[in-house]
Amino acid sequence: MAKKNQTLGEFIIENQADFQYSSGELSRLINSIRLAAKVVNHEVNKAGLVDITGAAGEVNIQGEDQQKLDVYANDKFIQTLTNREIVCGIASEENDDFITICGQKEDHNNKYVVLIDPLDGSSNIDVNVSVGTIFSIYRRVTPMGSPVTIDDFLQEGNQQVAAGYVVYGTSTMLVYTTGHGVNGFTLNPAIGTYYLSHPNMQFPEDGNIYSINEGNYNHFPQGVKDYIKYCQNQEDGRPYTARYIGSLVSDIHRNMIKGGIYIYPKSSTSSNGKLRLLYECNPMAFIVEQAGGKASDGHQRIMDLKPTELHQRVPFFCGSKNMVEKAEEFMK
Ligand SMILES: O=P(O)(O)OC[C@H]1O[C@](O)(COP(=O)(O)O)[C@@H](O)[C@@H]1O
Ligand SMILES: [Mg+2]
Ligand SMILES: [Mg+2]
Repeated sequence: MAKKNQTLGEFIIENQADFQYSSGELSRLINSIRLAAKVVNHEVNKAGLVDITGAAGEVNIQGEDQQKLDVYANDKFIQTLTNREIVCGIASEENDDFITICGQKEDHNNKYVVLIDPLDGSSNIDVNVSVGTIFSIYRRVTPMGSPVTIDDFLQEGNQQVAAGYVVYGTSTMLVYTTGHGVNGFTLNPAIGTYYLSHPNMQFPEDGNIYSINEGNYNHFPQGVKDYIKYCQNQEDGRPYTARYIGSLVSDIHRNMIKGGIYIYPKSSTSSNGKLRLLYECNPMAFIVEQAGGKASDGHQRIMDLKPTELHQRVPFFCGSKNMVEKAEEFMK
């Protein structure tokens, strides 16, 4: 039973038995993400100082200008995971292709692959608004001892063994699930320790917050336009409140605590929306569902979508169960 203020390290050891194939590797993997997040947190807190601000001068496969912190966070997570002999492959928003990690003995005998959005909400880095990191973990499907292939990464979200995010906000929190509920740990920066501050997080079934970039309203499908009008009309406790930070992790974290819905739909200018299925939507969907919320592409459960490409985008409807179901009604 999760004890409030237990440290993350204690929690990981105590809950190791939760993992079907428990051999300590997944615990070590979560521990290394914990470590990398602390290192990145230290840099994020300096955002605004010259050497860590602005674009890095490269464009990633998404066509986005990589920010210096995108590159820094990417390097730190890849380094930390590679050095710990637990992953056989990593895919990242900031890398065109997946990275094969063969291990010091070059035997390709590690079990897990990690998919990561090292820095989420990049447009908010230089304006001192909260940002995040998102991670998704799978057991490989190719045989041990052989190099990973794309098949190890193109798995349906319902096959995830763990997923989580770090939010670098007023405080830094690591929130994750291994399929046994969702727990949130707050970092005490003075001593560098995460404490269980949010045990067994529950997504309220209803809420009165809607999060969508209404600047794109004219390009939205009619169903989304109608749902926005529904959120704004003066009936049954509405209008809802509009809240949009522009960092997926922060918008969903807030809605998970207060109740609400986040929507990034497709539009006439982006036929599949903006968010990436493998390292944004699937991990957030696993967490949200484990907390009692819901996540779909407006029609189908996100975690049942069959991935076809590493960086594919999907429309994303995510949040309080009853609110997502209402929005899906409008999409019919
Ligand atoms: O500025 P827009 O179009 O509303 O997009 C905001 C969305 O894009 C993102 O910044 C995309 O993530 P990255 O910053 O990791 O590329 C989400 O965090 C956020 O929800
Ligand atoms: Mg992102
Ligand atoms: Mg990112």
